[in-house]
Amino acid sequence: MSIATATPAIQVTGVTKTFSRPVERSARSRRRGAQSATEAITTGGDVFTALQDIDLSVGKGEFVSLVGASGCGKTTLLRMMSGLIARDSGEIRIDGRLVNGVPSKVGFVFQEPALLPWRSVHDNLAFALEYKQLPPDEREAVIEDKLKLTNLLEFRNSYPHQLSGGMQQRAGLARALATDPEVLFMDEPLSALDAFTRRRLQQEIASIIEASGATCVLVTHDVDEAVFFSDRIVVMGARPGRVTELIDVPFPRPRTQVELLGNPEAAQIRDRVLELVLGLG
Ligand SMILES: Nc1ncnc2c1ncn2[C@@H]1O[C@H](COP(=O)(O)OP(=O)(O)OP(=O)(O)O)[C@@H](O)[C@H]1O
Repeated sequence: MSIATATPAIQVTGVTKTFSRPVERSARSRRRGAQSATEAITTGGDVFTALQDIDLSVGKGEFVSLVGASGCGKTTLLRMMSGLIARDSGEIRIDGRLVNGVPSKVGFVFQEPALLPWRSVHDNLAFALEYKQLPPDEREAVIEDKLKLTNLLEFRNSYPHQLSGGMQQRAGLARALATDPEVLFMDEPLSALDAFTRRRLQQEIASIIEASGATCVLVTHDVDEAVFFSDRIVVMGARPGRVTELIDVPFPRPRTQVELLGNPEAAQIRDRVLELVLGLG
């Protein structure tokens, strides 16, 4: 069955999101005479549209990256898709089901891996699995599998502070994968790492995700990273936040950094995305 006829993993239809700006940041509210941030918000304050009329369909197993200038609404869109925050209007479905709250089959990887510092790597994964109430041997098998996948088996008893930044991020990924998510939401997961670690982890993560078969949505500021990972790049514009262009990345996954380096088509895609993000296209 083709992606066009199958139920999409994620379907976003006509989604809009507004926020209230605190009065301190709003000259208009000051002119209106609002006395405090609370007053501005409760009275409507200065309402601005963060995202307007977003339509987006993500196929099962597809890897999509959201890129765009700072403040164009990438994180807001990812958070709405994953049910972390509510939309004002429109519809979001994951595997055909309306999203109202975080669905059970999704996983998250954020810029900060947010591991529990008082728990070992093993116990952080065990914590993520607690709600599943698996029999102990099954739970241990899942943990071992995910630690193996992320090359952390020998660090199973280490605590987060004993790991490098890259290892912490791998532990965060292992924890996200422990519940076998059908959709993985990643918000700048590698942006806090140095360039070399980031490259190495990109390669590792690409293979891990390929093996998991999960649908992925990634927010990134790194256009090369978007080209490396994605089947499609969603370029977003600001004021109001919207989708400006969808760009296909036609190379089979998983890819290697080396094969993309000298590839003129990859360079063309990267340049097109950059032009759009910088407002030159
Ligand atoms: N809870 C909130 N309350 C008020 N405004 C918000 C809130 N969350 C986001 N915003 C605003 O919505 C807009 C979009 O924010 P968002 O974080 O989604 O953008 P982004 O594209 O992810 O930015 P960046 O690339 O800098 O992380 C910004 O103007 C931001 O200030």
